[in-house]
Amino acid sequence: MTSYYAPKGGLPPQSDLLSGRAIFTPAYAVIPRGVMTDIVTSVFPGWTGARGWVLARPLSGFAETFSQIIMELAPGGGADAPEPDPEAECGIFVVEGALEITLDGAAREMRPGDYAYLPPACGYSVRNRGEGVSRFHWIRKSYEPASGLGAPDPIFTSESEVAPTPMPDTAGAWSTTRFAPPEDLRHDMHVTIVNLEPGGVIPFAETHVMEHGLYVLEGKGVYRLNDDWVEVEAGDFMWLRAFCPQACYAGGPGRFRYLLYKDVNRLPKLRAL
Ligand SMILES: NC(=O)N[C@H](N)C(=O)O
Repeated sequence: MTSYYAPKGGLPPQSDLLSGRAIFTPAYAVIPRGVMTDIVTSVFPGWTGARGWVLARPLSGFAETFSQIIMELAPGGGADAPEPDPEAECGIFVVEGALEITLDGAAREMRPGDYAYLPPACGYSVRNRGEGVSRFHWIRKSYEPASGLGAPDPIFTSESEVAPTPMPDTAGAWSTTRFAPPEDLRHDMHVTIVNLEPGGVIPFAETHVMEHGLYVLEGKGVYRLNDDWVEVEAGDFMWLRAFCPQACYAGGPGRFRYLLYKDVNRLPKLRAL
């Protein structure tokens, strides 16, 4: 069974300066795993037996695209109508326990490593039917329709079902697990897993208009974020604003892997909303 770090909550020990690694700048934020405690959870209307760590949300009203939340469901917890926004699409990636997603009357049991894409207004529900706690990433974006194209179909898949795409000239040391077909232009967001084998690097400072949410699923790495090199490990979250230069290298004995959100495939708006 795949295993990822997921926050467990609790209160911070008085003896430990766990928040020392937290960073917030105009270009990026780092939320280390140690600060995802009981103090910073939210409880959302319409959910039962549930709480969430909000890791990212649009800040300035129009310049940012997405929200990312780690949801935690007690046994029996969930929501019959999780999404209040009729324009919101979402990606759900399970990191711990079991999660049942019901869509069009069909219930699917999801396990760690499983991913679902749910288009706007599709009317899905979520429930933890397991005996232990369930934890999953809930990544939401306001869907931007493209002329002549409908909204994407739902996707239910798993990282074990998708062969990673290697980057050229890396001998597979850097690869990407793609949950949605890149050629399907109905999609305006991609959720992928970036895989770096020990010694793998992103050797140049990628700088682009797309935003990112990065949640480290496994391992350790050193990430270049704008002007800084930051050590990160499993359970840490990074929020990168548009244009934030970024590079990294795997820094531990094992693989360094992260869940990546990216907005894609749409012409930029020429006026502020
Ligand atoms: N930071 C990243 O992993 N970025 C990706 N290579 C990407 O933007 O596709």
